Amino acid sequence: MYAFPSHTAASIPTSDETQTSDLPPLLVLRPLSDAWLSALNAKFTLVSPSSPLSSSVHAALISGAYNRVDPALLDQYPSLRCLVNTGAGVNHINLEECKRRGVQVANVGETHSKNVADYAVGLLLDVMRRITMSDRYVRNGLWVTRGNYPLGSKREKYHNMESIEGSVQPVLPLVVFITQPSADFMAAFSTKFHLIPASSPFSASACAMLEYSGFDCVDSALLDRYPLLRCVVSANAGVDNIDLEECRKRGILVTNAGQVFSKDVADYAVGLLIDVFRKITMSDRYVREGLWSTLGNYLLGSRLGGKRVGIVGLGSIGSAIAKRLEAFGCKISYLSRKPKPTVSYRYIPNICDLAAESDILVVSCALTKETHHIVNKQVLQALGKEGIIINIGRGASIDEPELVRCLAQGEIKGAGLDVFEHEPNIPKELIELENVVLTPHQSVFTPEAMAEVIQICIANFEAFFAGKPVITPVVAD
Ligand SMILES: O=CC(=O)O
Repeated sequence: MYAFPSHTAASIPTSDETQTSDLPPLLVLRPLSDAWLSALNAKFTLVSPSSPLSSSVHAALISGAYNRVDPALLDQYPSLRCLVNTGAGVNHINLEECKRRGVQVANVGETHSKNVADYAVGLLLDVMRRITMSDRYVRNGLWVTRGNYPLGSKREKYHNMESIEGSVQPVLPLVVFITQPSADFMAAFSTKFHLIPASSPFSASACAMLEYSGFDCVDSALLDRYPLLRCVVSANAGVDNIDLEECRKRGILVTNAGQVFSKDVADYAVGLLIDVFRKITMSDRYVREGLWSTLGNYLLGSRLGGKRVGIVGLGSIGSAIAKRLEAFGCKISYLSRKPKPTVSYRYIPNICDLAAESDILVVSCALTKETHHIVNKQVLQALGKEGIIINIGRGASIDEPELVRCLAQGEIKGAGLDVFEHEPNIPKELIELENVVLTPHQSVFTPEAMAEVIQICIANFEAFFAGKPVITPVVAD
């Protein structure tokens, strides 16, 4: 633990000037923050290196950031018998020399271990899932101009549609799509189905549709154009873009990606959460802007262990998030339609109560009429000034203008957002805020999940065309 630079100017005001205390003297070789000063002043008479007393003091507080303990330093303080290091690492201390001179050395033991482990997991997720990189992508306005962040298969386009359409066997079942799938999708489908765009003259005779993007609006107007349609296979987990009731009325089966994305989305949610909590992306900016050397260490983030996490929606994603955060020592509560008898987490049926009982609120519910703006002004106020919100579900589950206002006015502390109300457009005020990490709806994007979702979609179409039960049906409530 290092002192903040802002505290260092006046930071070795020691109490040795008063000379009246019975408290044992402690040599302070490092600048101290106010918190350190008040804790130490209560127990010791603090002695500065410039004090005449310093050469007769037996104990000293040192820090790897400021003090190299070598023979020269030990010669300066010949009475020293004990050195207490403010960090865990003692690579700056010549332990052999201390031993030879009878100077005991102590460090902070395992005090930092969990925090460092949390941070390491945060960094790992950040790098593996490119959280900080994609926050830059969003802040630079590239989501709007270039589309999805280039994470792999989903962004690639199939450039040779015409030749595929021409070369595929006519006997293959016809599947229409609105948004063109990735090259991987096209390649995997090409031997099994005849994939055609909505603009194809044959599209009206398709009885199956691939809904690839998650944003194609499958409503009655669109369905009217495909009178023979009996099956819509979505490559997404969320199907808020599909009018399920209308599909039910028309006898159209709907399938989604099932639980293919759940673990990757849960990893991402934890990555975002640690990122915001431990300020990883913010401090990456700090380092890149050259501020570390001019302004000193960055502001502290908070410890994750013991924090209360409220999960809105304990489906397969929410459950996977809860399981991961349990391992960090978080206390989990949740809101869902009904309590889940299989989990021991606390069920809080009212969202304002859940927010009031949480340090971090994670939104992982499906977007429905009931969950539209489920996180509103009252909920954000209940979460409070120290509260953090993470959203990996759908943007419209949060009242976005209200969220922006609360963040800007310090009514909540921070947010990690992978989804937005009007993607890819993000309010300018949000982009300008420091206390947020913004990524372009990519929590599902891993090459592994992309490969699995292709197989799920194929299996659903095969089952449908064979007249068998589909694999991952979506049922309207
Ligand atoms: O957001 C992604 C999905 O619903 O699959």
